[in-house]
Amino acid sequence: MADHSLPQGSLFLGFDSSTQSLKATVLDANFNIVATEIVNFDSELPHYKTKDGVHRDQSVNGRIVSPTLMWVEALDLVLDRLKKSNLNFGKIAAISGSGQQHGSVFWKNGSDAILSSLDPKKPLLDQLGNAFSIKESPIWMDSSTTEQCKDIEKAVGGAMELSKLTGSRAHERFTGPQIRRIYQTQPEVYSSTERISLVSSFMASLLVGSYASIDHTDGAGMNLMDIKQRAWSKIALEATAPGLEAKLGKLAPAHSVAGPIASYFVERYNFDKNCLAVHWSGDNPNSLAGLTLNTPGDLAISLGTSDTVFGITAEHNPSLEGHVFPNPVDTEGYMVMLCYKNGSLTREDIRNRCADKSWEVFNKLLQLTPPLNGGKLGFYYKDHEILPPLPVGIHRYTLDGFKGNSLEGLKEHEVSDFDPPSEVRAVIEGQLLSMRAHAERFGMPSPPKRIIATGGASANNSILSEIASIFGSNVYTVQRPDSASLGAALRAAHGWLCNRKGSFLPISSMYMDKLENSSLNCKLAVAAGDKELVSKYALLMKKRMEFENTL
Ligand SMILES: O=C(CO)[C@@H](O)[C@H](O)CF
Repeated sequence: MADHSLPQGSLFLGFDSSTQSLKATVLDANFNIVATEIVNFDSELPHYKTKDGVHRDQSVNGRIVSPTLMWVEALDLVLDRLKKSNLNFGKIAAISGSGQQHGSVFWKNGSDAILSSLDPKKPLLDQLGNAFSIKESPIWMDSSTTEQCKDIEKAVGGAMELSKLTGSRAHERFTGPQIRRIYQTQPEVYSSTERISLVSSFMASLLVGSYASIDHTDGAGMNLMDIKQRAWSKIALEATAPGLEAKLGKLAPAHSVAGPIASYFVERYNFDKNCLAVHWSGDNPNSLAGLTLNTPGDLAISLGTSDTVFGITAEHNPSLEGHVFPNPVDTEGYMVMLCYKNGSLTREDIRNRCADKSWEVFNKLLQLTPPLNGGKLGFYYKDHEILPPLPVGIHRYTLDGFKGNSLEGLKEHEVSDFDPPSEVRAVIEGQLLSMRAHAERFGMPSPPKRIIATGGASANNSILSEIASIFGSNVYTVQRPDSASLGAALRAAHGWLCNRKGSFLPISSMYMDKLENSSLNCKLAVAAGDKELVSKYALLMKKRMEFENTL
């Protein structure tokens, strides 16, 4: 039997560079968490003046960006904190990471020379201040590229053709439309850029001291990669901007090694010079790895700054909704995903407005209001929504006398507000009903065999109970809500093993015998809701979709 074991005593470091923070998780060879760190951008790097990790550019409709150097400084800070925690960097056999998907970094001409000659006596921040042709990176919350989406879809033969080719129709947040917008509106930036990275490959580039490849999985979030060939699509590249392939560099499988860690980190933090940097990938793909999602009937729900629903599948079935990415830990399979922009920030707004800015009060109100909310349905779009693609706005409807038995003969009204307790329930039920409806329409398992919840709000048992009632499935959680950095550490170990073996190794063969007693173990949090209630929610879901189609 091939040796799938990891050297005892070795450590694996995973990062998650997300919208609001940079997190780190260190796993030992038995996949137990031995160290974690976090830098919250707003509170710990206040000089960048971000709110929720971003800058909303009021001068351009829908433009949302993040300071690139903030991510650099956060990496300095997290590594310094891990050093102060006496983490033995010399034991770290491999590193990998997770980056918010679709975000882009524009490296100025000549920056590869800066990257390859970093001075270990200085922080990264002091040396990269002049490395980027734009100081603020477009990120996944941006919705300013509708025209560019139309251009790219038109050039390839339409939305469905683009979905067949790349795994998704064009989306405003996807990197291809973002690059096209910069090419069109800031041509001098585009011409002075020698490399365009995703957030994932950007952070990997820092670790290897040269431009790291974009991986096949995160690369599928760009509307630029042929998902079957796992290669750049010439027609999509040409529809985006001239000479783009040279600026993107080569793609690579997510499990492959980007390179040995750069000497900068060996000398500054005493990493072992043989420590391997495994390609980074997107945050949701890393969560899929961290949740050890390997059964097609399972569904993950991630409740974070974005809310996502994702699972695995053997085939790529093109659709106009949702996204298909190559599975980062299975070279044959795919990941399917739905994404919502109005996640935790929208829930926080309603907590602040209706529940005294307190989650305790929020949960109380959720518990005190009846399932089905007396037929009250709300759509809460603090930001331009991705699914469905709808502008900022709030819409509320009542179904008079709805008890869940029938929709016949009910009077429905659009109203201007709900009482605070009903508003709290409406924002939770509304998002979950939408997830169930779009997941079923996207061909995801219905009902799911298991739901594994992750992300900040997965620590809220009141919300988990609503998931169980609306989907009719048992809801599981993992030890910690930040499954993306956990998944990145797991992928670091996986990449290390594949590298030693010299070929791909199914990730499950690495952890199957250790799962039970490791930090990867999923535990039942809430049992499935009662079947009658699940079918009543199906009626309310049907009505919600009818209203959604009128917005
Ligand atoms: O746009 C998304 C996925 O398509 C979001 O989940 C981002 O990855 C969040 F960082």
